[in-house]
Amino acid sequence: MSDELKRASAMAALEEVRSGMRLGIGTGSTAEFFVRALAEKVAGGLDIIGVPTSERTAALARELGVPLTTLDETPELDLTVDGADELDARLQLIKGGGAALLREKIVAAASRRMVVIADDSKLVETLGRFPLPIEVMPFGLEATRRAVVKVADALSLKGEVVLRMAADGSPLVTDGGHYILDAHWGRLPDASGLADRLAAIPGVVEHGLFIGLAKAAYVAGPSGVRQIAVATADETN
Ligand SMILES: O=C[C@H](O)[C@H](O)[C@H](O)COP(=O)(O)O
Repeated sequence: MSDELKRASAMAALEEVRSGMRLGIGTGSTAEFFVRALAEKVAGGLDIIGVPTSERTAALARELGVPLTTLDETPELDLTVDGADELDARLQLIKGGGAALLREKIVAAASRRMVVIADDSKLVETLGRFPLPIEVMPFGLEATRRAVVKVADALSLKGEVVLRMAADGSPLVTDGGHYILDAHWGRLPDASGLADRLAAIPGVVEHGLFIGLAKAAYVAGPSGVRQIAVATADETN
């Protein structure tokens, strides 16, 4: 069921893609359905270029014939389509389950619009059931981990902060050459405040809280795909 839902959400987001667009192309199993469907449209004549958010997505896009560019060549994007590990009704996200959060956030921030694709298992009332990925420098790892724990203590967040390991038993190394700490804190009542505090820690490169970046989400469930949108500031005046 889940693959069908992931595919349905990806197809809904694909409806937003027009020839001439400069795209940010997400990472993960849901984004993979988007890349494959996008490649079929490209084969049918859709004229787009894309910035991949990971080496994994870049390899898949190249294999499928999706034209790629870089943020240096194309620093302003029209639309980024990406998955999420969790999203709430305000479209605050947890991302990084696949260790791609840093490039994903850079690409999303360079995009006029970012939309999320997900099955409805990702939709939560309050973020935090999914452990929060935090990308950190290998240099000073234990000092950084303790600084992260100190922030958690200050916010009364309890739970392990664990170094993510690769299959071979060594620390997982991201595309950017960094490590990932996974914070098992449970419910995060103040995601925005936590994001600010984590960002202030010198050894933290980036964290998986995406606040104010997503403009819409296509969430697929048994009764179909629904779009969740957040009003932009000018729309609320
Ligand atoms: O680091 C990986 C990304 O943040 C993914 O978008 C996220 O983990 C969701 O992946 P999936 O669609 O496979 O659940």
